[in-house]
Amino acid sequence: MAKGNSTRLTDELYAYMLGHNPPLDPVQRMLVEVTHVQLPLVAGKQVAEEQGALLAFLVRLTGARRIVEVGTFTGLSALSMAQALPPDGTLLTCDISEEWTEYAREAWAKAGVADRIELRIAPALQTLRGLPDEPHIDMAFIDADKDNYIAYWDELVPRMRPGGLLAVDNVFLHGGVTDPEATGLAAAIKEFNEHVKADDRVDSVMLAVADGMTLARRR
Ligand SMILES: C[S@@+](CC[C@H](N)C(=O)[O-])C[C@H]1O[C@@H](n2cnc3c(N)ncnc32)[C@H](O)[C@@H]1O
Repeated sequence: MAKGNSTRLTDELYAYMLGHNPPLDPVQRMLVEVTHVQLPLVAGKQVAEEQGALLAFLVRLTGARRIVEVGTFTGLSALSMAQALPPDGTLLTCDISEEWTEYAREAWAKAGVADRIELRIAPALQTLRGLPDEPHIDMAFIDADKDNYIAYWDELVPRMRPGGLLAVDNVFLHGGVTDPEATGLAAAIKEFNEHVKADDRVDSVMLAVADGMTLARRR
């Protein structure tokens, strides 16, 4: 049973919600379709449509100009954020897959935002550790290998500007986080969620968006 005044998200209500959000633009739509057709076994990695809209909204809300993303896949979240950046804004996105990110590169070029996006193909931890140490990031999105979430968080938080926003995907791990005997990725996300809750460098809120999203603001 849903608690806390929440309403169960039926298929009908989900469609209604999407119908009241900004629609996918033609390149975003193409990217969703291509991902499902070309990569059906892993298409579920892509952010949900409402998450793309939310991320774009947050970029505009915060006026972010320097964004770092961990986990590119076929590029929908990066595309959504880059389109919301001001013309002088930049987004650095990290992945290890040449194959999956090739779709991203094509979509970014079609959407005319390729010049705002830098894709680094390398383990994200290596990329993050190579960034300047001083606080210079306005917004970060973590959406990659779950067992490294704490390491990504601890590389990113000190580099966030005061007031900078961190968004983290899959903090419910498909419900696995409520399992007292959780192992593997669910245990890793449980540990990450405790880490964030105890982190006095940020204010944070965990939200029931898609597979759970945490938003945090650097103090
Ligand atoms: C959930 S997907 C990202 C989805 C993406 N945000 C989107 O909107 O479609 C996770 C991505 O993390 C990447 N990844 C996994 N391990 C990684 C690592 N050690 N460093 C960088 N990227 C990694 C995977 O290749 C995959 O593309």
